[in-house]
This record gives sequence, C-alpha cells and structure tokens, in this order.
Amino acid sequence: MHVVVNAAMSADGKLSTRERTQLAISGEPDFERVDRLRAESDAVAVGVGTVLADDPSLTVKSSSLRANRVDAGRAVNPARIVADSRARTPADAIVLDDAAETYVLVSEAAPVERRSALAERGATLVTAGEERVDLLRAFATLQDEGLEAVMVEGGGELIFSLFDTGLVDELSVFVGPQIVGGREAPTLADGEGFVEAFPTLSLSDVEQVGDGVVLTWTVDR
Ligand SMILES: NC(=O)C1=CN([C@@H]2O[C@H](COP(=O)(O)OP(=O)(O)OC[C@H]3O[C@@H](n4cnc5c(N)ncnc54)[C@H](O)[C@@H]3O)[C@@H](O)[C@H]2O)C=CC1
Ligand SMILES: Nc1nc(O)c(N)c(N[C@@H]2O[C@H](COP(=O)(O)O)[C@@H](O)[C@H]2O)n1
Repeated sequence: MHVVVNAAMSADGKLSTRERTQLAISGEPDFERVDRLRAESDAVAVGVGTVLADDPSLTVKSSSLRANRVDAGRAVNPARIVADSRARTPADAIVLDDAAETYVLVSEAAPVERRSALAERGATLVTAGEERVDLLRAFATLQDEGLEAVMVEGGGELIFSLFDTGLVDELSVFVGPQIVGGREAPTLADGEGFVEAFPTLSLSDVEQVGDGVVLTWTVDR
C-alpha cells in the first residue's frame, strides 16, 4: 500500500480555525492538483472530525478525470475511508451517499446501533482496535480489499496517528499566505505529539502556486 497525506495549511501551520470551521486556504489551482491526486487514488481517507466539521464529498470533481478513471476500468470515484472509532459519522453525511464505496473504520467500542445505522446506509465497516481504530490492522484489511493507493486529507488527529504508526510514504502540503492562529486550531499533525524519534522527511518538490507553495516530501524509512 502507498499512503500519501495531502493537506492545505496556513503559513502558521493551521488546517482550520479554532472553531473548526472549514477554511479556504488554497484556491482553484491547488484544488485542481488535489482533484488529480484523488483521481489517481484507490481511496481517499479522512477522520470523523473532518466529516463532522466539513461534511466533505471526497469525490473527483473534474468530469474528464472521472471519465479517464472509467476508461481505465476503475470506479468513477475512489473509495472513501472514514476513521471513526465510535461510529459517529452522521447517517446523512455526504460520504455515505452512493457516489462512491465508503469504508468506515470503527473500534470494538463503537455502539452496535451506530454501526447498524452506517451499514444500513451502505457503508462497509472495518472493525480494528478496542477503544480506538488500530490503523495498522485496519489499513491491512483495506489492502486485502484491493486498496493500494490511499490519499489521506486529514485532519490533524488522523495525520499524526498515521505518522505514528509509520504508514505514511509521502506528504504534500499547500502552505497558504495567511495567519490563522489559535492554540486550539487544528494543525497538520496534532495527537499527542512526538518527543523523540521524530519521523523525518526528504524534500522531493517545491512549487510556487500564487502566493502559496506546495511542498512535497517522501518519508524517510
Ligand atoms: N486544510 C485541510 O487540508 C484540511 C482541514 N481539515 C480540518 O481539520 C479539522 C478536523 O481535524 P481533527 O479534529 O483533527 O479530526 P480528524 O479528521 O483527524 O478526525 C479525528 C477522529 O478520527 C477518529 N480516529 C479513529 N482512529 C483514530 C486514530 N487511530 N488516530 C486518530 N484519530 C482516529 C477519532 O474518532 C478522532 O476523533 C476540521 O476543522 C477540518 O476542517 C481536515 C482535512 C483537511
Ligand atoms: N486542498 C484543500 N484546500 C483547502 O483550503 C481545504 N480547506 C481543504 N480541505 C479538504 O477538502 C475537503 C473537502 O472536500 P470536497 O470538496 O467536499 O470533496 C475537506 O473536508 C478537507 O479534507 N483542502
């Protein structure tokens, strides 16, 4: 499996505001790059915090990119993955619509009635971990399902955990020309934070996009 994390952050490293409201950090040229990344992927993953905050669709927006996927014998959209330890994804969340297959990763602690509600909406549930999703086990199951190229869009809690488990191969970040501030505002990697043995990165590309920049790194092994 190849895991790429892609996100947009402000110049001070924030993914959104302290109120967790969705923030337009990047603009149209970067959305097109993100759309291409989605179109190349077998699946697009987010944490349930992102679903609750943004209600994203995670679909490919360009009709020509969708057509290319179909011509190549792939589903029109990549699958969607939601890491959701307690099965908090709302039944009316857009990620549960029929635009793509959706996997919800839950823990043993997820209430049975919540799991049933998600299954009734067509989601495929993957259970791994007691209190929190065991990402290593869950991603191994997803790989068994044929998902090889996975793009992760956030948020900060999920991104930190993926680095913590050593699952990330590549990181690309649009760094935008604004300061958001706020100690409670989500950053690119939140969670508990590393105090030693920090994952290290090798820079592979730098591209200026307007007044922002897209930085791409590979994760050192
Ligand atoms: N600017 C950008 O590119 C993006 C910004 N965002 C922003 O990020 C914010 C949401 O981020 P967060 O609150 O950090 O939530 P998140 O999207 O990272 O989800 C965290 C949730 O994932 C679930 N989860 C399951 N297993 C987990 C594990 N092993 N490790 C970590 N989480 C696990 C938990 O239920 C946890 O509460 C929103 O404000 C959203 O707008 C989200 C995606 C991209
Ligand atoms: N690339 C990028 N730039 C921004 O400025 C952003 N705020 C985000 N956010 C991510 O995009 C998702 C929305 O996806 P849909 O348009 O609904 O398909 C959102 O949930 C974040 O993951 N990304």
